Amino acid sequence: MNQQMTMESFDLAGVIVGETAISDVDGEAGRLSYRGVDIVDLVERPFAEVAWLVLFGERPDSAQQQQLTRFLCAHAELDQRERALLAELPSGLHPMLVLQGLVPLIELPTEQSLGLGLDAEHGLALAGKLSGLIAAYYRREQGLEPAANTSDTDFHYNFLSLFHGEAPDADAVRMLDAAQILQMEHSFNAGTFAGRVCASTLAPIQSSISASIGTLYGRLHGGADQAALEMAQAIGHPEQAAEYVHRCLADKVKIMGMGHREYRTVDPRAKLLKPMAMQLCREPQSRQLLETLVAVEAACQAEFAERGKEIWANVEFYKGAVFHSLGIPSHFFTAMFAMARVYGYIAHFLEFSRDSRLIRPRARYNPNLD
Ligand SMILES: CC(=O)SCCNC(=O)CCNC(=O)[C@H](O)C(C)(C)COP(=O)(O)OP(=O)(O)OC[C@H]1O[C@@H](n2cnc3c(N)ncnc32)[C@H](O)[C@@H]1OP(=O)(O)O
Ligand SMILES: O=C([O-])CC(=O)C(=O)O
Repeated sequence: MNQQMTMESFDLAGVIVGETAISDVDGEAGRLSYRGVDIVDLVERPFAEVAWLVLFGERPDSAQQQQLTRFLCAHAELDQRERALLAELPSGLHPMLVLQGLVPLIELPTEQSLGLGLDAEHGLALAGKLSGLIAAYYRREQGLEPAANTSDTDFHYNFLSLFHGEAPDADAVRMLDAAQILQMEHSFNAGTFAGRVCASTLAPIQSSISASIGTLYGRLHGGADQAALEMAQAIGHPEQAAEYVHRCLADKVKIMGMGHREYRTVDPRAKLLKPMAMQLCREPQSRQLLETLVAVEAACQAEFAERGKEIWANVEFYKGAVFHSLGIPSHFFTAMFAMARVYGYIAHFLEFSRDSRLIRPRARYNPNLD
């Protein structure tokens, strides 16, 4: 019996299941780097530069950045067939189910146009398309037709105008760039690992991204962003936070957006997102929401300290306050996460496909579980 089997680590906590050069999560130090560069040094860089770095492991020149942005914007626009697919969907479907379901149905280019390889270009065509699908699905909820592209030089400017149907201000675009950079990649998280398992069967990149998106949806993973903000809305006021947290912990209910499998200190992304939220949440309703989150974090840490333990906010905790102030409704938060994380998914597909073997672990048969 090998060492991993004797550990009985059925959740794979701490088990090394592969290698990657794409990112490094240093859970003890609370440090995250993409391709060796600390996210602190990437968060204010142009979005296309960071996406390229994550994908290909090198900094692009300005022509490459422009090419990538033009490609993403071009693929954001929905053709007639894609609009018809969206129109056929039952109303009320969660945006994450829409994305997971539609990604395999998108018709992809048959030839490369950027010279990046067909898999990479298929992935990037889907990355662009996710932005168009999210915006068009949001508008469909309001009985509106999809809006037309407004830019081929700024991907998030184009996205926000597709989403809201009006030109965004420069601050909103800058904040969205930063939030999406922070969510772009995170090593062997559950969604990425699911995509790697899928890729290991030699399924195409569309299947792999769809599997990742399905895995990201859950509340213990990406879906915690929606759940954390809705928790703050349900609590209503900072003064009610301590009582809420106390009750949850007594009932063994998890506080959404708190805790992490890898980080033993504050998640470096939460550290950057909190001041962004502070800066953005100025009007009274979003300020109160943010102050409620701050009070939940403090109450949760105080309760854990009483038990001699520590807990920290993760990326999901303050991100919702940022998105809320950008006018994104909470049920679209996880879809926005997928729109950022897709670059990580593509990078892992490309890295893994270079030298892949079928991922197939083993279960011990136990008839007494029934
Ligand atoms: C993008 C991302 O995926 S970031 C993560 C997003 N998910 C969330 O925010 C959901 C809330 N958090 C959690 O459920 C957990 O912290 C996880 C799933 C993220 C990590 O979980 P694990 O590594 O499995 O830690 P585990 O659940 O074993 O927690 C260890 C202890 O801390 C407690 N704990 C951990 N997180 C929380 C929380 N958010 N609220 C209350 N208690 C918590 C557990 O109950 C457990 O207590 P115990 O030792 O008394 O049983
Ligand atoms: O790495 C994880 O387990 C979850 C996470 O923070 C992410 O996917 O960004």
